[in-house]
Amino acid sequence: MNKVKIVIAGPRGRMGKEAVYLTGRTEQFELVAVLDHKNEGKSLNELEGFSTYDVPIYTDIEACLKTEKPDVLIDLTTPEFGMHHAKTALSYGVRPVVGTTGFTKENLEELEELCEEMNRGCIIAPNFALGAVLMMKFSKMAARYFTDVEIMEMHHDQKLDAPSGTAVKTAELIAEVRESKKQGHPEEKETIQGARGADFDGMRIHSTRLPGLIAHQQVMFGADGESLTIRHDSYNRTSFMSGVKFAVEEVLKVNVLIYGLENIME
Ligand SMILES: NC(=O)C1=CN([C@@H]2O[C@H](COP(=O)(O)OP(=O)(O)OC[C@H]3O[C@@H](n4cnc5c(N)ncnc54)[C@H](O)[C@@H]3O)[C@@H](O)[C@H]2O)C=CC1
Ligand SMILES: O=C(O)C1=N[C@H](C(=O)O)C[C@H](O)C1
Repeated sequence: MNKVKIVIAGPRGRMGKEAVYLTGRTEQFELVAVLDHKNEGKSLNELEGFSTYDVPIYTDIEACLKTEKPDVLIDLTTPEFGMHHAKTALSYGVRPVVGTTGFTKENLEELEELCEEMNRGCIIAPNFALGAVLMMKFSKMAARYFTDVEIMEMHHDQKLDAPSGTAVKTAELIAEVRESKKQGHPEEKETIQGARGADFDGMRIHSTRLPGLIAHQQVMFGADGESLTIRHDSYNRTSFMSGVKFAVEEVLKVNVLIYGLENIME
């Protein structure tokens, strides 16, 4: 069996660490190197929590890809570096699996073109948790019948981007089927700026950041005399790993950009 050779960018992060452990327990995966912004020249097993991972740490992505020739790059860093990593990987014929959130529409278009040019796949998944993907799908289904909806996402207070990638993706999926509409009273006014949340095509997105939370979202639909709430909770970061594994397996089979696991989940 040919193992899938993997490089992980952001190995010391909350998600990156879990992804390293995923490669350790998955027989068909082989972690060949990691990409960090420090610790150049060290081995990962010199860092706390990684004693069984004897793989080199690179700070230069080009050197890493040239030397290690991986099949897949998993990126779990920041939007700025995630974009740079995904573009560089594709230019070397390496398939990116990106969990990093905060990408713009222009970023996605650029990656789509690069995939076509290089004839390589790339998967960008705003949320790898199976339940979160279902929550998004169910919300899109419900939006056909309920046009008034508010998205409430709740995350730990170390999160950099707001709204979350999941909330943005949920709003995009809902907007595909919901007739464009500005919700609330036409003359409503915020007496404190931001009180009504972010406006996405007339629907509102609210972001909460608190210590103790991991990743949670509820999508609330309202109509005359009833409401429907669809909610998902991630209580730990292992919840994302079956989706990371699935994305690594799937990215090897495609030569286009896939934005969201809902596009490849049966
Ligand atoms: N798609 C999904 O299911 C999920 C996505 N995320 C996203 O993943 C990203 C990472 O999240 P966390 O692990 O919570 O953040 P974190 O802050 O714990 O980890 C980010 C890591 O990236 C590293 N890093 C920054 N610049 C780098 C560079 N140039 N090269 C290599 N490493 C670099 C940092 O040192 C840090 O260790 C965020 O964008 C977050 O929104 C988080 C959870 C689930
Ligand atoms: O930063 C996080 O933690 C998460 N980020 C992703 C997002 O922005 O949606 C996925 C999940 O919600 C956890």
